[in-house]
Amino acid sequence: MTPTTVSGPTDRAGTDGAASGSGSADGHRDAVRPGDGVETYDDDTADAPIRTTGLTKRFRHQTAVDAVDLLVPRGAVYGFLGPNGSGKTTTIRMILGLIRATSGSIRLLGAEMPSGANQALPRVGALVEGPAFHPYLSGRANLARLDAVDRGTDPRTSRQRIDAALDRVGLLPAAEKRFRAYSLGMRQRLAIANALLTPRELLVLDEPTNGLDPQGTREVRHLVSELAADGVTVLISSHLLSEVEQICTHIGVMHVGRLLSQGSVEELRSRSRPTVTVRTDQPDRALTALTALGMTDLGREGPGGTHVVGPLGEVDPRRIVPALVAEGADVLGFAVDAPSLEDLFVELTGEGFDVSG
Ligand SMILES: Nc1ncnc2c1ncn2[C@@H]1O[C@H](COP(=O)(O)OP(=O)(O)OP(=O)(O)O)[C@@H](O)[C@H]1O
Repeated sequence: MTPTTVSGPTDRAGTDGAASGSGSADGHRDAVRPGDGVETYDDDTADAPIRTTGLTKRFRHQTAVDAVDLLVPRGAVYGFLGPNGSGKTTTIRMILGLIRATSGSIRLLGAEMPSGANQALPRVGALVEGPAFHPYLSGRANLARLDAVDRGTDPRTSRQRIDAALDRVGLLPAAEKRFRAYSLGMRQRLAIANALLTPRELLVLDEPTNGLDPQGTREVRHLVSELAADGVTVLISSHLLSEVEQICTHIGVMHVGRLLSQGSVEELRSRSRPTVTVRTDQPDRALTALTALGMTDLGREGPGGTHVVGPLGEVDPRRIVPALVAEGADVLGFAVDAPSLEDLFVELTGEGFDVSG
C-alpha cells in the first residue's frame, strides 16, 4: 500500500470525485441509525466535527462500508473500533476525501465532503497508513521535507512550526537523530508531529498503535490524551479495544462494514448489566432468597450447581448477603461483576477483538 498522509489541502483530497447522493447532513439531532444497538447522543451535536449519513462504499461485489452514520462530537476522543477488514480505513479514507463514496454524505468540520475539502482539510491533521519517512534523514529534516511539499503551509514559518510540532510530541531532544535510529513509538510520534505542523481542530489517526510495543503504545496514548486536553477532537481507529479504551470518551464499533454501536463510553457501560454470583452449599435456599428480593433469570452453575448466578437488575446489592443469611444459605462466595466493554463488544459482534495484535 502506498503510504499516505493528509495534512492540509493536499492535491489528493477531493480529486476522486464527489460522493454521489450527498444530501447535506444538517445540524439536527437526528437518530444515528435506525438499527439495533446504535445509540443516539443526548448532547448537542450540531457542530459535530464528523458526521456521516448512510455512508456506503462498494468495491465490485463487496460492500466494505454499509450505510454508516458516524457521529464524532466536538471535543471527543472517538475510538473507532472493529476487527481487521471491518471497514474502518475505508470509512476514514472517504471522510478525508481520499476515495469516493458509493453513496451517502459526509460533513467534516461543517463542510460537505469532498466538495468542501479545501475548507475542511487544512483544519484536519490525519495519519492514514503513515507518511513515507526517509531513513537517513533526521526527524527534523523529514518534517521539513514533508512540510515543503504541502502547498497549504507557509515556508517562512516552517522552522518554527516544525520545532513546535516536535516539541508537542516530545521529540525535540531527538530532532537531529536519523529516522532509522528512532524506536517504533518515536516513529509514530513523528508521524503525528507531521499531522500537527499547523494547528488542527481535528486529528484522524488510523491505527496509530499498530505494530507498536507496549511502551510505544503508551507514548501514543499519552500524546493523544494531551492533545485532547488541549481541545483537539480525535478520531482514533484500532482493532484492539484495550489499546484505546482508557483514553476514549466515545466508541463506535464496526463489524463487516456496519456500525453496530456508537455512543459515549458512559452510555455503553450503562447498557451492560451487572451479574451476581453466590457460591453456597444451599443453592435452593439461595434461589429462594434471591427470588424473594425480586431477582429473575437465576440459574445454577459450577460444580454441583453450587454457584447461583443471575442479573442484579434493580436490586440493591447490599441487601443480598443479609437476605441469604436470613434464609439459612451459607455464603461461601459473593460477587457482583459488571461486564467489561470487551464483553459488550463480543455480544455485539459475536467475536472478540484480535488480541494477537
Ligand atoms: N481498494 C480496495 N479494493 C477492494 N477491496 C478493498 C479495497 N480497500 C479495502 N477493501 C476491502 O474492504 C474491506 C474493509 O477494509 P478496510 O481496510 O476498510 O478495513 P479495516 O477495518 O480498516 O481493516 P484493517 O484494520 O485491516 O485495515 C476489506 O474486506 C478489504 O479487503
